[in-house]
This record gives sequence, C-alpha cells and structure tokens, in this order.
Amino acid sequence: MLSIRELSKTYANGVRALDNVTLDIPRGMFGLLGPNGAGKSSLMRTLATLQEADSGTVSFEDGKGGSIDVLRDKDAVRRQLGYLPQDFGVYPKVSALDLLEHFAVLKGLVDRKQRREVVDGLLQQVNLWDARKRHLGGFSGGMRQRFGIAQALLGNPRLVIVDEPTAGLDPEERNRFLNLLAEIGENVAVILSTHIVEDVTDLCPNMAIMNKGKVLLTGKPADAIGALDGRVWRKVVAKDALPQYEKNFTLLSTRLVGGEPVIHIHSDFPPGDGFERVAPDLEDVYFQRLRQHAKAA
Ligand SMILES: Nc1ncnc2c1ncn2[C@@H]1O[C@H](COP(=O)(O)OP(=O)(O)OP(=O)(O)O)[C@@H](O)[C@H]1O
Repeated sequence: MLSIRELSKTYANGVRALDNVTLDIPRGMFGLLGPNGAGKSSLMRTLATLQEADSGTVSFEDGKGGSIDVLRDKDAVRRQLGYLPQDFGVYPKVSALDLLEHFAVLKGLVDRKQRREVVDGLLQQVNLWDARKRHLGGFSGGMRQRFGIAQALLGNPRLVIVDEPTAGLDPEERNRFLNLLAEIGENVAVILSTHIVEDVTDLCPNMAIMNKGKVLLTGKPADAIGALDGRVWRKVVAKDALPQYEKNFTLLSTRLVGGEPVIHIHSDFPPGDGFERVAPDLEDVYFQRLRQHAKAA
C-alpha cells in the first residue's frame, strides 16, 4: 500500500536521521521498532507530510488504481491520512465532544448533522462515549490516547500513523488501546512506532527494526523469530561475572529474575559453559540485530 524507497534525511546539525530507508508497508498493522533516536519519528513525520526528506521516494496507493507521490502531493496524502503524534496536546478545559467536533470542522465536515453522527460514532468506537462531556484535562493517559485515535480517524483515513502511543500507559490501558488499533488495522494501513517489543509481537503481522536511521530488518515477526531458532542460549550467572560474559559472548539481554541475572546470548554453535538453548522471541531478534549493527559499525 505504501512503498518507501531510499529515503534519506540529514538534519542541519549533521545527524543522519534517515539513511536510505526502503520499506513496503501493506494493509494492516505495521510495527516500527527501534531504540530512542533510531529515526522512527523522523520517518513518521515525513510520511505525514510534516517535514521534508533530502532524497528518496514514497508512493501510496490511492484506492482507485493509481498512486500518490507522498513527498510532492501533500494535500492528497493529507486527505487520506490520520496521524497521532508522539506529543499529542489537548485543550484541558474543553470536553472530548467539543474538541472532536472542532477537529471535525477543521477536517471539512461542515454539515452539522453529518458531523454529529461521525463524532458520536467515533466516541463510541474508542469507548469514550460515557466520558464525552468531561474535560480532557481530567482524562487518564489511556483515555487521552484513545481520544487521539478518534481525531486521527476523522475523515476515514486509509493510512493511520501512530507514534509511540503506548508509552506511559498502564497494562490495562495499553491493551485496550492496542486492541482498538488492531480493529482499525483490519481495513487500513496502520504504522505503529514503538520501543516496546511486545506491542509488535502481539499485534503486527509485519514490522521493521530501525537503528541510527537504517532499516536493520523488515518482514514478519514469526519469520524473524524462526530464523533465530536454535541460536539463542540462556544462563543464570553471578552478577560480578557479567562483564566477562559480555566480553566473551554476543550478549543479547540481561534480566534480573529473583535478583539473579539471567542472560541470553546469540551463538550459532552450542557455547557449552552451562548454557541451555531457549526458544527465541522478538526481543531476542531485536537485540541480535542491534548488536550486529553495533559490531558492524
Ligand atoms: N529537528 C531536529 N534537528 C536535529 N536533529 C534531530 C531533529 N529531530 C530529530 N533529530 C535527531 O535525529 C535522530 C532521530 O530522531 P527521531 O526522533 O526520528 O528518532 P526516534 O526513533 O523517533 O526516537 P525517539 O524514540 O527518541 O523519539 C536523533 O538523533 C535525534 O536527536
């Protein structure tokens, strides 16, 4: 649906935030994973027509058999786009209903009756109907994000971009929010940027891992996990031995379980030394790619 080719961007301070990014993003949920500074927001802002790229192309199927040049034909993209930025500010003293109505007017829904139907429908869809008359300042983080999705869905977008929406949400709110996104993803392309690996494992049929402006991997989470099968090893180690393991092995992650470090390493061969093989998960894939990238750099 969306095809990104060799997209690059270097900021005035010399940071290369996008380095030849090439990605195909189909309908459904697409997870964009990467650590802080990977370039996720830069990519999303570029796709949302809010900033310019230096080079590359992006085209988006227009739903009528043609395609839109995203970098040039910004108005056409904006008509098909819903965007929830990382820092979505709301007017705290306005009710959810009033603010959504206001956004709907800005989106061009001028017919009052029609606008009301759309706004009411969206408030129900995001489960804020009962809270619609409350001021947004009193909303929890999760409610605010669901309101953010409601405004992003105004105008029936075919491309929805959400930038790190689950940061700071408690597990229940996070689940509720992700389920909502998954429902939306049944009909349109939803790009979800996050540094929470489980968000992608649980929800996204397709994904990419980015670091320092580069795409390190793209594909289906299950395929990426399958490719690591038999190469991830686990061991409980003593805290003071950790630096030694870091030196001798490709350490993927360290987790304290009951106060003791449990490490995962990547090795194509049985490393011996009391390591046991474990079934890899997407977090192992994520760290393996980041370590490989760091080594290559
Ligand atoms: N306007 C800007 N001017 C200069 N450098 C920028 C600008 N915006 C982002 N950067 C830098 O570009 C790099 C990529 O940033 P970006 O915000 O796209 O990453 P990110 O993956 O979204 O990270 P985060 O999770 O921290 O938002 C970082 O090194 C960042 O400091």
